Amino acid sequence: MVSELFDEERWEPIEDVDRDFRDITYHRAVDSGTVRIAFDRPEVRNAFRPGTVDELYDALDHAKRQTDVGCILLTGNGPSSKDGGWAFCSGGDQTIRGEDGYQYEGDEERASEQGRLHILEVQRLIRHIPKVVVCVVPGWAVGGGHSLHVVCDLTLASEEHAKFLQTDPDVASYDAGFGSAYLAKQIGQKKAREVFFLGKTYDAAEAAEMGMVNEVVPHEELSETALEWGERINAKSPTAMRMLKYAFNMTDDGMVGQQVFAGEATRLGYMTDEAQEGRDAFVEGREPDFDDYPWHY
Ligand SMILES: CC(C)(COP(=O)(O)OP(=O)(O)OC[C@H]1O[C@@H](n2cnc3c(N)ncnc32)[C@H](O)[C@@H]1OP(=O)(O)O)[C@@H](O)C(=O)NCCC(=O)NCCSC(=O)CCC(=O)c1ccccc1C(=O)O
Repeated sequence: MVSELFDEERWEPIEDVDRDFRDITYHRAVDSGTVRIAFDRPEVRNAFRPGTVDELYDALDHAKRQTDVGCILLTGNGPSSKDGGWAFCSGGDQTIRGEDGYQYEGDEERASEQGRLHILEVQRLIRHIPKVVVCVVPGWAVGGGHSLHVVCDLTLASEEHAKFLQTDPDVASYDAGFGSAYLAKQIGQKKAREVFFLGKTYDAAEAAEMGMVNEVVPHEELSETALEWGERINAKSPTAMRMLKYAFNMTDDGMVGQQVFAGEATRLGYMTDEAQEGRDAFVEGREPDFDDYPWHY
């Protein structure tokens, strides 16, 4: 069983990925352009180790390149067979944290590598991926797991089991990027400081009230609702959705935000006859003739 909330008939495993997954599962909806990527370490509340982060990055990167996929659901499998507890993700696995980051334990070939903090690379991929990423929270979202939910485009939470908690300063960690500063953009400075400085636990209703969760649904309806969101998203114009995501990002992302948005504007420009005339003229060794193309106003 993938997860108690996983309906085998609605999903198929993705076959054309060039690797095996140990710490995540990766599926595609049978009837829509939605993929589901799930942490699969429920016994440790879906804490991530370096290998988990590599797998997550690779699955997201694969999803990014699927031109018929518009929505990515990021979630956690469960419940834990040990105690029945549910989690989206409890952040970095503290048992393998070394002096310079998280260590590749249990992987002889990589054990000598430096410690990693590359969950931040995953955050940036989620931020820039030209699709809508929905965080589906069936239980705890804690530490680096909380930061992941913050950086996703939308968050859907289980009414009964979702819990939101920032423990970063308890374990002397600090996500000083999206996890904190971007959170403040979502819920306001006072609340974001409360999340980190007081370390309270919030249930799904409180998190929705604060503005960091979009919708709360009964636990049993979580997967079905997530699939419905995927269908709504996939019914929309891919170009419009991509440009909107980058427009929302741009005001907070500085020159990188401008670069990402501008790159997509360039792609749209390349698609015009006018741009193709510029290319053709160079390739054919002649002066370009732009007379047919107006100076739009
Ligand atoms: C998540 C809890 C609140 C859940 O509590 P509870 O339901 O009572 O369950 P427990 O009995 O505590 O846990 C069950 C079981 O899971 C193990 N476990 C839970 N979380 C972790 C974890 N993070 N690492 C390792 N193991 C974990 C727990 O030990 C139990 O095991 P047993 O063998 O059954 O006893 C609670 O568990 C909790 O508070 N967990 C710790 C949360 C935490 O502090 N996470 C780390 C925060 S720091 C971080 O995530 C850094 C991430 C990062 O890489 C980063 C780097 C640089 C900049 C930014 C970041 C970033 O934050 O993203």
